[in-house]
Amino acid sequence: MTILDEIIAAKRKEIKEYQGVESTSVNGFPGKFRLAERLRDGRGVIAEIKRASPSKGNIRIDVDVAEQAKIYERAGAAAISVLTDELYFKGSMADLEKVARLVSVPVLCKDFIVDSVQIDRAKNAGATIILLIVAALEQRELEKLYSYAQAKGLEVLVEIHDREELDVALKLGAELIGVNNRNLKTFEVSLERTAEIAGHFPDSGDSLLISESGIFSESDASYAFNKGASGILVGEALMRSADAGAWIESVTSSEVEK
Ligand SMILES: O=P(O)(O)OC[C@@H](O)[C@@H](O)c1c[nH]c2ccccc12
Repeated sequence: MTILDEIIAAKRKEIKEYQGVESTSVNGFPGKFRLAERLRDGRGVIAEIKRASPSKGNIRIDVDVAEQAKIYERAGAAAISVLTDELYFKGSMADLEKVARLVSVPVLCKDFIVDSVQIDRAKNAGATIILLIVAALEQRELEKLYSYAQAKGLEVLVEIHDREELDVALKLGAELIGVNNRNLKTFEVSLERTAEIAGHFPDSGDSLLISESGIFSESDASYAFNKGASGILVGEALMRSADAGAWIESVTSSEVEK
């Protein structure tokens, strides 16, 4: 059993206790709250709040979530991602709610979604984007959850890891496609995942590529952008940085020759 299988099994158990959460209203978000729009100019950073992870253990377990979110927003993050899984990532819906109340940029609910009740909870807490992981879902479930989120006015980041999964994401019509440089089954990280997917990514402009995980240095960020990513999703590097704001500003600055 891989770690992904283990997390998904735990999640399916956990959500049984959620049943009965109220379904939310349908209302879209204005332009400034749409990540796809914010990424059209390229070089966006989706800055993540990540207290811990199964591959790294505790990263910054007692982070001041509100303070961190403010730093990200002030530095011009395209969106803020909040890990809400409690068991493996030590996050919470309360973290997300805190962030969503405070900032006026899109907020991504970073969790392992296997049921529409989680989408309702994410939206109730103030998320404007949810994550769906292709490797964690059957095709039919994926389609169902994707349409459900869209019907609720949420954006969906569809996470893939290889070319087969890229095809699945494209067939769904996903506007935001994230290639995870970390294999969730083996934890192996390679930025070449981004290069490979970018090499097969349609350049119609309908879909945007986001490079996720394992981006630590400014040269990692440049590598991903130069290969064709419109955005990068960065967690650990920002959580550990003494100046996360400067990190974001420097990788998004268009003046720097990259
Ligand atoms: O901390 P990193 O290596 O910068 O990675 C951030 C983000 O990509 C990672 O947290 C992530 C990507 N996809 C996920 C799915 C579930 C949980 C976590 C993730």
